[in-house]
Formats: sequence, C-alpha cells, structure tokens
Amino acid sequence: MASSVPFHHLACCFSVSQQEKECFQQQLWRTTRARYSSSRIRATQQAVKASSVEVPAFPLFQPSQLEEAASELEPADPDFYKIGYVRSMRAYGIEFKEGPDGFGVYASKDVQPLRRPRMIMEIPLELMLTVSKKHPWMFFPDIIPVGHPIFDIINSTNPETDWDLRLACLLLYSFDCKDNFWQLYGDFLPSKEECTNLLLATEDDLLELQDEDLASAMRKQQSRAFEFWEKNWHSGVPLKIKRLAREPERFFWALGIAQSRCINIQMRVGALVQDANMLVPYADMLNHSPEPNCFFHWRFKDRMLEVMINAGQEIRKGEEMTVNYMPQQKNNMFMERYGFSSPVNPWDEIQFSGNARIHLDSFLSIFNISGLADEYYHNGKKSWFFLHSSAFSVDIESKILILVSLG
Ligand SMILES: C[S@@+](CC[C@H](N)C(=O)[O-])C[C@H]1O[C@@H](n2cnc3c(N)ncnc32)[C@H](O)[C@@H]1O
Repeated sequence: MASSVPFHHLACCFSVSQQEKECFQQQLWRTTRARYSSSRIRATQQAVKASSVEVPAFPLFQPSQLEEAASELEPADPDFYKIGYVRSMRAYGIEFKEGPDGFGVYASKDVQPLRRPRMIMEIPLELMLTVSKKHPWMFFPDIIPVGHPIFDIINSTNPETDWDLRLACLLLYSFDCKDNFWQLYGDFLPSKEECTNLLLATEDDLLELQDEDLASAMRKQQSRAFEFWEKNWHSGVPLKIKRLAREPERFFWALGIAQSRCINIQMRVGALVQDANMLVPYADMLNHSPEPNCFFHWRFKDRMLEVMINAGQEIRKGEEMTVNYMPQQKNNMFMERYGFSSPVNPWDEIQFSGNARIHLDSFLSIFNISGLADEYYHNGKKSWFFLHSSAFSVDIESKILILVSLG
C-alpha cells in the first residue's frame, strides 16, 4: 500500500530518473488532501495538507529516520491517482488549517531569518485556472475545446473590466470537465454560506453594513452579475452551458470565488509576455495582512508560482503566513472585493494634523489614528487633550466623552 509522509519532513527536491522516482515513491509517499465536505472540514481532520510527490535527489533520511518516517505514513488518497498530473504542488514547513479568517496557511516549524527569500510552496501552471488579459486569449491549461460555447461567452466580455466574469466562467467550466483537478479542489473552496464576498449578501445583510456607499456599490455588482447570467444562461442555451450554473446563485458564488481568490501575474509564454488572471490552488489559502511575511514570485523557466518568505523574516511555529492582497488600498476596496476590512490597514488611518495633544493609550487609538508628530503625544498617568494649548482636559477615568472639534 502506498503511504504518505508529511511534506514538511522533506526539505528539497531535484529531478531524478523515473526508476529512482518510482522506487522512492514506493517508500515515501505523500499525500495529503484532507477533503472537507459541505462544511469544508471533516470532523476528524483539522489540517488540510496539499498533495505532492516529493522526490529528493539524494536520501534525505538516515535509515533510522526512514523508519521513523515510515511509522508516520498515512494511507494514500485514491483521488490523487485520478488527477494524473505529472507535476504537482509542493510545500515545505507549512500546514493548512482553519483559523479566525477561515482557512489559512501556518508555519509547521520555526523559520529562522535568512538573507534570501525562502520558498514554501511551488504550484505548477497546469493546476491553475488562467486567462490572459489580452488577445489572443490563452487559457491554461487549455481546457476549452474548439467550438465550445463557453468560449463565445468569455470572448464576449471586456478583458479589462470583466476579468472576474471570465474567470468565473472558466471555474464553472472546469467543474464540469471530466477528471479536472478543480473538481477535487472545489471541496477546499468556501461554500456559498462561507464565502465572505458581498455578491452573495442579501438586501438585509447590505443594510446591516450601515454603509450606503458600499451597499450601493454591491447592489450594482449584483445587477451586473445577474444581467450577465441572464444573458448567457437563458432558457435557450445548450445543456452544456445550462448545467454550469442553473441558478444565478451558482454564478454569483463562482464570481465571488473569482474575485476573492484571483491573483494577477505577468507570464511569459515563448516570446510573448502576457498579463494573466489566475486562480492558483493552495496559494489561494493565504490570508491577507498589511504587514505580510510572504510574497508571490512567478518562476518563468518552468512556469511555477512560488510562495516565498520575505528575506530576513522570522516566523515561529504556528504563526500564520500571509500576503498583501492589495497594497495601498483602503478598507472599502477590501470590503467590495473580499468582504472583509482590516482594523490595522495603514491606508485607512485617520490622518491628524494640528497641534492637539492626545494620550497614546487613549480610546482614540482604537480608531487607528496616526500621523501626529511625537511631541504631540502625551503619555502621563492622566490623559489629556490639549487643544491649541488651551487648558482643556479630560480625565479618562471619569469616562466622559467629549467631542472635540479640531477646527
Ligand atoms: C484568498 S482567500 C484566503 C483563504 C480563505 N481564508 C479560505 O478560507 O479559503 C480570501 C478570503 O479569506 C478571508 N480573509 C483573508 N484575509 C483576511 C483578513 N485579514 N481578515 C479577514 N478575513 C480575511 C476573506 O474571507 C477573503 O475573502
């Protein structure tokens, strides 16, 4: 029986002969996909591990270590064989598990700071869903057969503004493709109920936001999605299109997934450099932080997306690995696209000017205020606001809220 070894035990991989590979595979097998059903997680499985065949060029284990590793071997996941890809995803020193922001990627061991960025995941192009942004449309992998009507639907969109509609079509199509990797990976994606994207929000949800600008932006997005679905999924369309999204909610979900998990990368195919929108399995489990410890890197030579730890970054076992989804964007942009906002978004700080003095530890800090010159901060035992040096004070303990107009 083939078995698996946790992939963080395997440090580095080089190409080896097929024979060596098979021999090694018999001993040390991989895998790892914890499949979580409707609730994304099976009760018994906390960690999601990505599938991977790890093939070191030289034995990484001493015999005693091999025995130890063998005792940790798990039964192979039969779905792995069905996928049948030559290259697979590889991951090092990480685990996927549920956290406060849904699924995330966590360090499974301490990471010492290194002078160079260090790779923790590599994902080959053939596992991604990719549409190029400019003519001629390139889909990777090229899963759309010539003459299939989904091509015409994608072709009818504006690549500059409709990248999300295009990816949603490709995603829905991949779920319908026999033996496509995304049929399996679909189990890892958040369901309609779990997806935070506000396209799926009801009118009541939108009202609850108490942000009329955001609510009306989302209503516009919902109408755009609905019009697109109505136009392309009307009753007269062929069954091979109809079954991709029988209900508008299915299309809204795919669009929400495309918006909240897409990354944009410049790819080179031969001499052609193309901007592309991509859904990248496993890398799309990374959550956002304005101060991330990881970043993406496209490896041109063999078309792999690498997730790298920043140079000089120290990470403790159990800490979350993060990337920055949209540098220099305010929270309203995060809400529109991803359905979350960050209380520590530096681009959403209230910039403060004038010579008012504010206690550093005062309640104002919860509003993420910054920008004052140091001399305006006061850190005494009592808390004071000095407004234009006037004798204007507030004793925090008295819990009186005074609204100060900083005119
Ligand atoms: C690319 S996915 C990341 C993986 C996701 N957490 C999951 O469960 O599959 C992006 C989604 O993760 C969640 N997310 C990511 N970063 C977050 C953050 N800093 N705070 C709250 N939610 C976050 C949001 O739901 C967002 O739409």
